[in-house]
Amino acid sequence: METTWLNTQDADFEAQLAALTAWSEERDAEVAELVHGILREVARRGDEALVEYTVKFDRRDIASVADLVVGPEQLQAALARIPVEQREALEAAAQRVRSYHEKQKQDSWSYREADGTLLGQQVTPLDRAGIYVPGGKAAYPSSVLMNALPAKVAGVEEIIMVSPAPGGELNDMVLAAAAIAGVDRFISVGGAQAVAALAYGTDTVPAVDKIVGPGNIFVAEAKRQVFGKVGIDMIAGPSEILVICDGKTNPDWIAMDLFSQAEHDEEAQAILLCPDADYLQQVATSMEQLAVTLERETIIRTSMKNRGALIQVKDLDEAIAIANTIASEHLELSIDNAEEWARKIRHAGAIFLGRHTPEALGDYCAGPNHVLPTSATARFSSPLGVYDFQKRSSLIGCSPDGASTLAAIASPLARGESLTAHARSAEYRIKR
Ligand SMILES: NC(=O)c1ccc[n+]([C@@H]2O[C@H](COP(=O)([O-])OP(=O)(O)OC[C@H]3O[C@@H](n4cnc5c(N)ncnc54)[C@H](O)[C@@H]3O)[C@@H](O)[C@H]2O)c1
Ligand SMILES: N[C@H](CO)Cc1c[nH]c[nH+]1
Ligand SMILES: [Zn+2]
Repeated sequence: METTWLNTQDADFEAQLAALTAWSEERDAEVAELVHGILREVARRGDEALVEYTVKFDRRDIASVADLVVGPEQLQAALARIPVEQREALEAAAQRVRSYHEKQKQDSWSYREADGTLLGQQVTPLDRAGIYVPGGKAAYPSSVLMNALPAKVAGVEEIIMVSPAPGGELNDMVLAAAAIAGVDRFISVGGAQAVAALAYGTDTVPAVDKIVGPGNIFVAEAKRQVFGKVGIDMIAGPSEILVICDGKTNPDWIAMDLFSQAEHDEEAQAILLCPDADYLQQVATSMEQLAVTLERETIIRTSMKNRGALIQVKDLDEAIAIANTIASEHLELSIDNAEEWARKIRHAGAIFLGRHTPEALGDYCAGPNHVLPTSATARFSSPLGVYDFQKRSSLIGCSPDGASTLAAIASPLARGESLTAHARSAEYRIKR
């Protein structure tokens, strides 16, 4: 299988690694311009532009925007129609995801100082959240659960879901997952045009307060560009996996773990770091043998060729240092004492501990969220969580004595800033 082979002992290793993990600036600029045009048109022409782009990019044969609205009865019908095995799996996954996220819920808090002043933080959910569920190259019922359930746990009043239906085919499991998760409205649109509709609002798609969820580069760029008009969770673009293996895991397992993310997208990234050259060769052999057994062989071969790599490292410490530089969306530690090694990881969206924890289990049902920061943004972003759907307001309630004490501090500070109204406003409260 064609992929990049690197060795940290190569003189130009750092430059090669940087080239492998960077996005092409030219491609970035092209995508940014295209997306900017789509956003502008949807902001200006609303539903009309939404329909035009959906016909163009999703090969939909639709007469009006009404054809894109999927009603609650359709969600319930899909839930009733899917095989019982799928329904039970969705419900089991939903249960696990919900209970994991319950632990993230933040409550309001306050305390009273000795002079009676009250200070605190009031936590409130968003009024309306827009969730993007990808659907171009694969359908993602699991992403419905991962997006919607934390919003539900947070107490968001209204959840608007968008997801494309290429060729007009609605996926029953996606609809069923939306029913299970309690999505309020579903409009089957995708790409930058769907993000624009959620950000600016159209006659059919209500404007939301925040847009969350993963997607391809067009979706990720659109979210970046509408940030400020609405909130966004993070940049969750094409999937990534970085595996650190000591050479003692069955090579077939590692090959398939790499493929599990490579099969998402030609732009996905799968990288293996290992100190054992023979083992890297064994994984390469497994990859060749296993790829031909997979439906998405072509996507896998393309992503392994363009963005994949097998890298020989000096030792596990060096592998950890590289992992912290790459800051991958998913990091598998297929090594002994994984929990101990994990303490050295500073940047990763999710860390999978030990040989028996393939990333795929996290994608569906372990409990933690699978919407994770990509493109090294794990340096400053976190997994999607309940906290993304909660806001905080500060609470300050001064007693007469407390106001007097604080005003004595505020007054000289305000005068130091030459903000006399501030100073006098505070001084009125000083007890004489
Ligand atoms: N980071 C995460 O948490 C996470 C989770 C699940 C999936 N993913 C990633 O989400 C992505 C899903 O991508 P997808 O393509 O399957 O679905 P998608 O829904 O993200 O994108 C499909 C949409 O892209 C638009 N589009 C496609 N080609 C276009 C073009 N040339 N110009 C303008 N718009 C275009 C179309 O409007 C289409 O509806 C994958 O990269 C997958 O790896 C990430
Ligand atoms: N691995 C994806 C996140 O990068 C999530 C997913 C959904 N279904 C399968 N995988
Ligand atoms: Zn996946």
